[in-house]
Amino acid sequence: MADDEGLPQHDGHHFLLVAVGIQSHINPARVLANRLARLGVDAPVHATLSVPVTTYRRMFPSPAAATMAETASTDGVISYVPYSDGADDGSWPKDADDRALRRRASSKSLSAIVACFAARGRPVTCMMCTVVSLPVFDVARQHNIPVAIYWIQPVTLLAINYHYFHGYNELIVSHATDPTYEVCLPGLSPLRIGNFPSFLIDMSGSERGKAFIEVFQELFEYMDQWRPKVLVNTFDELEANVIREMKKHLDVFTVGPMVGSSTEARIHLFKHDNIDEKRYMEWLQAQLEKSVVYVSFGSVTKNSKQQMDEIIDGLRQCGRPYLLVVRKDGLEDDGESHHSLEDTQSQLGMVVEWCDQLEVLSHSAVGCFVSHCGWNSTIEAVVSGVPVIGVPNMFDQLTNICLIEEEWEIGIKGERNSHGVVTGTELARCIELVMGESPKAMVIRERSKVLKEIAQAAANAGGSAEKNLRDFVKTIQVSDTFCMDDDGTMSKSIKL
Ligand SMILES: O=c1ccn([C@@H]2O[C@H](COP(=O)(O)OP(=O)(O)O[C@H]3O[C@H](CO)[C@@H](O)[C@H](O)[C@H]3O)[C@@H](O)[C@H]2O)c(=O)[nH]1
Repeated sequence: MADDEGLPQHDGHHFLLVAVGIQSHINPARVLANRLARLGVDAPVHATLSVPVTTYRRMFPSPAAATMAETASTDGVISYVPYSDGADDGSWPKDADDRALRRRASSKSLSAIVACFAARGRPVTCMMCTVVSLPVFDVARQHNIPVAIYWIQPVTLLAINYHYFHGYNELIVSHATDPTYEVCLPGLSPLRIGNFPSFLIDMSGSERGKAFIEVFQELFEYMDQWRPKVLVNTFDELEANVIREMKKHLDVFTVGPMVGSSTEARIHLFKHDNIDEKRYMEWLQAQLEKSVVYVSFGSVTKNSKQQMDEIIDGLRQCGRPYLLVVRKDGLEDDGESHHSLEDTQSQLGMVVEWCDQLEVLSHSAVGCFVSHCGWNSTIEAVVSGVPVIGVPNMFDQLTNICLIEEEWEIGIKGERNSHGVVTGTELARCIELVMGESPKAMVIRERSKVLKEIAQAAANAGGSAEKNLRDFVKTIQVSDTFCMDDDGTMSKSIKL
């Protein structure tokens, strides 16, 4: 780091939170860092968010960003510092060798950051990472710093993964091709194989699938050996049984919902004129209460052109106003859907490349959310009390839809046909079912309202999110031992 600008200025707790450089990790990480920094326990709490260099440049796209790549910055509450994975081009590792290279490069970079903080008398007292970061584990061991895992998916997913690596993998793998086979895991309702996170049942032998398994295996081995605290972006009433069960195995702190507030400035890695002009908010303002269908598939999913055409057809069949997000990189084959988006805009709907989703979901005009069921989108829908029509694709989304439909009854699943497509007719059926006046629609809307109130109580000052976060911070004790940093200086070490 080039200078002291943006670095925490006092003694006390100092959390270095390392986030994967994608949208779905950045916002919950930033909200957590903010809450830590504002916590006010017995000693000052500082939080630094570290992201890959490429992400840092997208977060702060000023001409100075390139020169800031070696410098910490601050927004007045938390600090930001970029780290390098050696490639610095935003690409995913190609293979195992590439992964190993990047792990070493990231470790070196993060280690230098930790050493720099220590040398300036602001030692990092706890390293954290979103879900899993092997370099964080390496650096924490090297510097004798405790680690906490920030699990940004439901605790149900933590449980499934935990049990997979603790005795259940053979059972799951041996039925991986039978989507209807039900597996009973401790603390969970019976779960069909088809609702397991995709990489656990991926039998294709793909490089990516293997990489996920390897990384998660190392995560759970690390957890068994080092017993890191685990912060989860959920709240007790959402997943009571699973939380109770997982507390038997891990030191779990439920610190959710971590969605910030609808008026708080959020970091958007996807930029579009709309996001600054907020024309879609003006458009929403002109719509009737709970009349709009909001459609968005997060920051990763790509839809086929055929799927996007079906979605647009379904929306038109309903004849209800809609706000549709189609990211620039959100269509497969780099193509446009048959219905040009221009044409679509002249109809009932508005199409944008990106929006401030939390602000949209919080608007009273929104009546339902057609979603891929990523966890951030799901918990944002819960907090906003908006019913969900789930069109899951992969990862935890396949499990999240189960929670939405079967456990919480705040939405329904849009079924795919034999070609894996959710047809326009099916989408229209789901929208009518959720937005209409049937007894089922009433239950879904009422449940959404009730969960919203519970979620807001958890998020409010003095609620369970704040209380559990404070309990977590209190478990970190400053010890009198010292350790040697990379540069030979001595710094205080911290014990959990
Ligand atoms: O126009 C948009 C579209 C999305 N978002 C935000 O982008 C985030 C998207 O996150 P999420 O809903 O979790 O979806 P993904 O981006 O697909 O997230 C990946 O990471 C998540 C966390 O691990 C997993 O739950 C998902 O399955 C995985 O696909 C949310 O905060 C949205 O509010 C916007 O602000 N504007």
